[in-house]
Amino acid sequence: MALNAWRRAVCSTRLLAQTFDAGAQLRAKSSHSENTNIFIREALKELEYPVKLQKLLLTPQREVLVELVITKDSGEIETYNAYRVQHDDSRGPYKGGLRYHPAVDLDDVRSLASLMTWKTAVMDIPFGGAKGGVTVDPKLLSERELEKLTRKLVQSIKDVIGPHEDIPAPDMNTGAREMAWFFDEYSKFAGFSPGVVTGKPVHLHGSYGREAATGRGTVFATRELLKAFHMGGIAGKNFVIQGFGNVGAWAAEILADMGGKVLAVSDAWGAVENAEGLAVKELRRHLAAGGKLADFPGGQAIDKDTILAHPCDVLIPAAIGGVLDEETAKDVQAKFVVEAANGPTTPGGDAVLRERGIEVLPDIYTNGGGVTVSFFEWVQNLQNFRWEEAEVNKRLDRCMTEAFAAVWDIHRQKKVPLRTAAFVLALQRVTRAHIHRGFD
Ligand SMILES: NC(=O)C1=CN([C@@H]2O[C@H](COP(=O)(O)OP(=O)(O)OC[C@H]3O[C@@H](n4cnc5c(N)ncnc54)[C@H](OP(=O)(O)O)[C@@H]3O)[C@@H](O)[C@H]2O)C=CC1
Ligand SMILES: O=C(O)CCC(=O)C(=O)O
Repeated sequence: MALNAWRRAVCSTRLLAQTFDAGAQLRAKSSHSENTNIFIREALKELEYPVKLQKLLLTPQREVLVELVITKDSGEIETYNAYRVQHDDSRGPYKGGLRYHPAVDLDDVRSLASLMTWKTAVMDIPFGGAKGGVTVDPKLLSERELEKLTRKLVQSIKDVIGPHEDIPAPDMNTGAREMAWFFDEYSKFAGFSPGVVTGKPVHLHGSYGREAATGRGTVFATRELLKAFHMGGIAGKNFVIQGFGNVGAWAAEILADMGGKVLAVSDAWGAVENAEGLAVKELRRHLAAGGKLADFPGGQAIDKDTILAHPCDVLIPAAIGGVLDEETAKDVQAKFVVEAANGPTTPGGDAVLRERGIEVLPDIYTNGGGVTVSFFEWVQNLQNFRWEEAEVNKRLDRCMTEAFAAVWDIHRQKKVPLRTAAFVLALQRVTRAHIHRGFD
């Protein structure tokens, strides 16, 4: 069914060029999901879709809220709120990570689930978008308590997930360990099901290359961006990274391996700089041995709150959402912002960066390497087969390069920012899937 047929079928042409903004009207204050919708609506202006179609694209298909109860090591009973939001499955099973964070709420998860829909579409992998979250500070729980919590989560949402329905993965404060518990618990109910979750340990049906994939994909994305702006390669460029967890640390290590200078990095507790470039592998060894960023002997401690204003060629936010707002964006001293984190820039921050001529490579493309290698892991699980790491990385490189070219084409043709171009591409792909599948 062509778009015109959709128009005839469900919508009066009078409504065509309006932009659906019921969420904005309902919500008095700004929220992560509303911020995401502002970006989507900006792209929708380029597409002139019917209002009802816009509503369908913006609205999550299912939101699950559960309460997880565990007995703590102390014998006390504790409860935690957990969420799984399934935004869109028109292009394939729902897909998206699982975040453990004290500040996570339904609105965050709603926003992150929507971003997953557009990310899988930009990367052109056959998945939809979902996200999960548990409101918990995992640093306050023992390993045994975390395992109980993860198993309780599986018990609570097992009926809405599955290898062909919804496939979780790691996000902030979750990794291979949690994914192994998840796979084990789900398999108790459904039988052996490695494809129910990705990001598993390599020795337990995980894929080579998944752990580093988001960071590696961010580096490939940065390489393509620099090339498109005729700025040469990674070698010799200066980078600053906020967040030194899975994504930030792998991006830093791969950038340094390629000759980039990582001038400064931060985490939730501190930051460290070295004007000659940090020895990233040494820094990671220092942290693995229990050290802090601030006491790394190969650099000088700096105030973590200055990290986004640190001068560099490329600033890479790789931690939480909403850090680049109207105020902090004014202080950025970088030529490019490469969004490895999900939703690091607010619409207000985006406008400031745009005015200041700072180019932003958006999250729904930049950090798509993680879900792309999750797709490779899922395919390997379904086939009971394993690819070599070199094969995984080569395929990831190709996907990142092709997706960049597709976004860049729209950026040039429509003369829109890269973020809008990425959303236009994703909206077109998701809409095409909906129309081909039909609505009855
Ligand atoms: N893991 C993945 O495959 C993917 C992750 N992403 C996104 O990348 C981002 C990072 O995820 P990931 O690396 O997996 O998460 P991790 O939990 O591994 O690491 C998060 C990092 O951010 C730091 N951090 C947390 N809060 C702050 C803060 N307020 N200021 C500065 N740093 C902070 C943490 O510090 P500390 O350790 O001190 O708490 C840690 O260094 C998230 O936005 C996530 O959604 C996107 C795609 C895939
Ligand atoms: O690997 C995945 O399936 C999803 C990772 C994720 O949560 C993300 O890309 O934000």
